[in-house]
Amino acid sequence: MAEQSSDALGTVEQALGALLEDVSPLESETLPLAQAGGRVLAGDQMARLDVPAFDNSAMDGYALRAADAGQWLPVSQRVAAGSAPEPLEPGTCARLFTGAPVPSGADCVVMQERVEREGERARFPAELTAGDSIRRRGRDVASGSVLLAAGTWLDAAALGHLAGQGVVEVEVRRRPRVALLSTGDEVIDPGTPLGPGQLYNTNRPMLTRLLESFGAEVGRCVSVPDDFDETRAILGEVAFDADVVISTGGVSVGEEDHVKHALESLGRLDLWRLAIRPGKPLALGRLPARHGDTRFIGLPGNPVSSFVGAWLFLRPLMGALSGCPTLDALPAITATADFATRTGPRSHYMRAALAFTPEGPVATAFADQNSGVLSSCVGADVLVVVPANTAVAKGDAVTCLWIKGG
Ligand SMILES: Nc1nc2c(c(=O)[nH]1)N[C@H]1C(S)=C(S)[C@@H](COP(=O)(O)OP(=O)(O)OC[C@H]3O[C@@H](n4cnc5c(N)ncnc54)[C@H](O)[C@@H]3O)O[C@H]1N2
Ligand code: MOO
Repeated sequence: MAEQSSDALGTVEQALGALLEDVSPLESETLPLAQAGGRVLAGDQMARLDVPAFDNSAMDGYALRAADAGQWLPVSQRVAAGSAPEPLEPGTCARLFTGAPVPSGADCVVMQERVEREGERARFPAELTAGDSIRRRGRDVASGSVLLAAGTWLDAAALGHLAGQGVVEVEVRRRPRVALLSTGDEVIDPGTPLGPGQLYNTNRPMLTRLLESFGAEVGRCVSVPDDFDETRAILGEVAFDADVVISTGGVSVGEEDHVKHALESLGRLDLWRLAIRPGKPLALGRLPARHGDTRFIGLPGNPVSSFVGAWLFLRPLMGALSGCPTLDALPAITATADFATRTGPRSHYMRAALAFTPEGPVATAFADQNSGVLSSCVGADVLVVVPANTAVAKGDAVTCLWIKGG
């Protein structure tokens, strides 16, 4: 792990190094396929069937030999999807439908719109090629091949692919169990009218949704008062059977910010404060738990800082715990900036909309980039990464990290 000096601000790379050090994927469990969406495959899934399992027609039409192009041919059989055809008699054609098995002896299919039909005979176009409109056995999947590799996120298409093999149950990683703490006496739950100086807890539903979209299960949500002893007691208690403890707020330098000190007194602080905006006072460490250490991430309380921190740090951590490499790094896109800005000593992760224009992607940063302005995250497509001490002019190329889908 890279060292951080006592007063220097850490980098995103240092934070990821500290966070992901020694992480191994959680154990696996078996689930019915219908419940496996959004889970991560624990091992390679081998194909046991060819898909398709037989040569079949891509069209409603007729099967014949390409050598009989341009002929009138008698219709010698009718093959519906789900039936077994007879071998095709020479000099004849078979009426068949999309998905129906192609009779042996036929080497092409012609869609019915190109065929002239008269009673029990049909005439075919003069130009036909063997293989036309036939979906060959094993074209999609060859039995014995790796259908889906270990670590595959089971999205809609992957579930369909598994079902195509007749899979009923699948071995997936257990979801990372997260305890989510909200610090701050002023932060209350929706459902009660606001008192003076109070505000509603926006971080909790936002982070719960993001964590779920990263494959985690938010087991416990606890509100933590601004009190050192209570903060320490709650941290110790929730860490016991969580894979990850996440808190928001209370990590800055005020005397009401108890999280960092509670972490230090109970476990270990690995890194505190990053040279990023938003999200500077991030704290990373470990807490003692039932099975060794639990990872701790203290996100800053400002909602935008929590939101950005979740994409930069919680996502790769959930990926590492569930053995899913596609969650490691956010997809990067180069776009043209539709704005100008200048950074100081911290790199800036600006929330922006991305438009795909004929001239290429264009990033429009939301007007108010303050870390308390959550409207700058609503509908954001990307985080534009502006490195420290950099000027961006309108029209410059900028690197954008894709954050849709939370
Ligand atoms: N003297 C200094 N003050 C601050 C510094 C600094 O370096 N020196 N850093 C600033 C930065 S940058 C940030 S970011 C914040 C983060 O502070 P904390 O993580 O300690 O967060 P809090 O003070 O508890 O809260 C900040 C802000 O966010 C609101 N909040 C907190 N939790 C929630 C929640 N669950 N839902 C909605 N809003 C929440 C809270 O009410 C505050 O307004 O510190 C700066 N200060
Ligand atoms: O680092 Mo703070 O998150 O900018 O407001």
